[in-house]
Amino acid sequence: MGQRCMDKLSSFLFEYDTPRMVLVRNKKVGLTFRLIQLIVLAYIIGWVFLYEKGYQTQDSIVSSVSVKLKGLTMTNESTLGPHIWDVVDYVFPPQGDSSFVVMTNFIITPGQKQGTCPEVPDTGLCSQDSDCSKGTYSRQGQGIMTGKCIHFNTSVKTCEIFGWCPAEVDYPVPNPALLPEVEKFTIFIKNSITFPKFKVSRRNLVESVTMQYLKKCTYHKVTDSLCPVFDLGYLVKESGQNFSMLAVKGGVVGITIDWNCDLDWPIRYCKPIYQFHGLYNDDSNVSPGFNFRYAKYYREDGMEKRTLYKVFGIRFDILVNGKASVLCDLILLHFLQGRDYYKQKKFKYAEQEPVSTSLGRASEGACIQEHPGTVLRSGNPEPPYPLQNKVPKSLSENIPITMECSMSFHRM
Ligand SMILES: Nc1ncnc2c1ncn2[C@@H]1O[C@H](COP(=O)(O)OP(=O)(O)OP(=O)(O)O)[C@@H](O)[C@H]1O
Repeated sequence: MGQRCMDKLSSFLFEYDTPRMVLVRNKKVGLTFRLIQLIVLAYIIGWVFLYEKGYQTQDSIVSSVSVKLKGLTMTNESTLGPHIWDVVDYVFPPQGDSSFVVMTNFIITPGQKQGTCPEVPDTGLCSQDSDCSKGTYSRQGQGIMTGKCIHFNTSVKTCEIFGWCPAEVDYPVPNPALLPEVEKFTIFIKNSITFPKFKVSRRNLVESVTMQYLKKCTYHKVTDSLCPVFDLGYLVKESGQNFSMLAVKGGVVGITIDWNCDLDWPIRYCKPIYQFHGLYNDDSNVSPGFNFRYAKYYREDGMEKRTLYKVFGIRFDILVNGKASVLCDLILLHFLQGRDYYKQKKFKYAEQEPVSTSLGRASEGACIQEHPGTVLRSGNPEPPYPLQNKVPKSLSENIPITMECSMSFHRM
């Protein structure tokens, strides 16, 4: 028992184990191993290096967008009579944000004033006063119920309300849309971007967009892909939607501006790419299209009145995406004029303590990292940079870099 303990203790204290490599000569195993290596290599070179440009440093975008519309149209419907619509009338909000609505259709309720009137049948049908609970309002109602059930017309009775009267009747929706000419309107998009890390700013009015060109051009994805003036009908078509259907109940179009700039090339090659996306599902019967209400207020006979509009329109959402990349250390450290200065700034020298072991002695000198993954071994006949005692003061600063040491051992 005592002897066994001693044996265990001596093997624990005096034995050293080291892994042994077994070389297997087998076609299947060998080829599979090489194939896996090849796949990993292809992934690194193809995806990480060439596609993702992993050797480059990247920055994301800061952007601002403004729009301006132009176009005129005329309507001649029963409520308004002959009426001209310009940009101030049909764009919401008028200041030209990156999300805006262009009116294509509307339902108008003129001359509303505060008072009592019958609710519309859609929401307020009743047969007796007890059906209308006084002082409450129904979820879709347009006013507070007075508790009376009155005639909406000769055949239908609805609850009386106190609200903006007469109540709005928002059916049927005019079809075809009342402002079909909107298709010919033009949108001017101004977009400024900055890559803060690289201090690079750019506008979508690139070098080829001169004042003369801007006054005449219209965007076309092949012939005029940099013109920032877009035909509204063209945008809708390119988004895969039908304008006349969209115009009736409204819809949404997404405009994306992509800036993917490789700043290794001159800045003029950094150009926007426009794309259009239909975000309207015309198959759906549940809340189809896009609409909202707004009112124009006025005073008549000392009384406040309003004209209520239910507006159907195309909502445009402009989204700007982008990233910029530049070759990082490769250029900085090897090609720029001030490369020696940058090298001095980037690397920190550490003096190697002489180390003695029973196996050998580490050669003297510093462990220097030239670049992640590239290690200059100590004993390099020509160190690329001066050693510690010659290092300028700036290099003695504590620069946070990772050190990777590789020592060569000489047998004593
Ligand atoms: N929606 C648009 N469609 C076509 N051209 C446009 C549109 N918006 C602006 N432009 C034209 O682009 C140019 C630059 O517009 P910008 O708004 O900078 O100038 P502006 O003189 O204030 O324009 P304007 O007074 O004509 O609205 C002008 O010639 C302008 O007429």
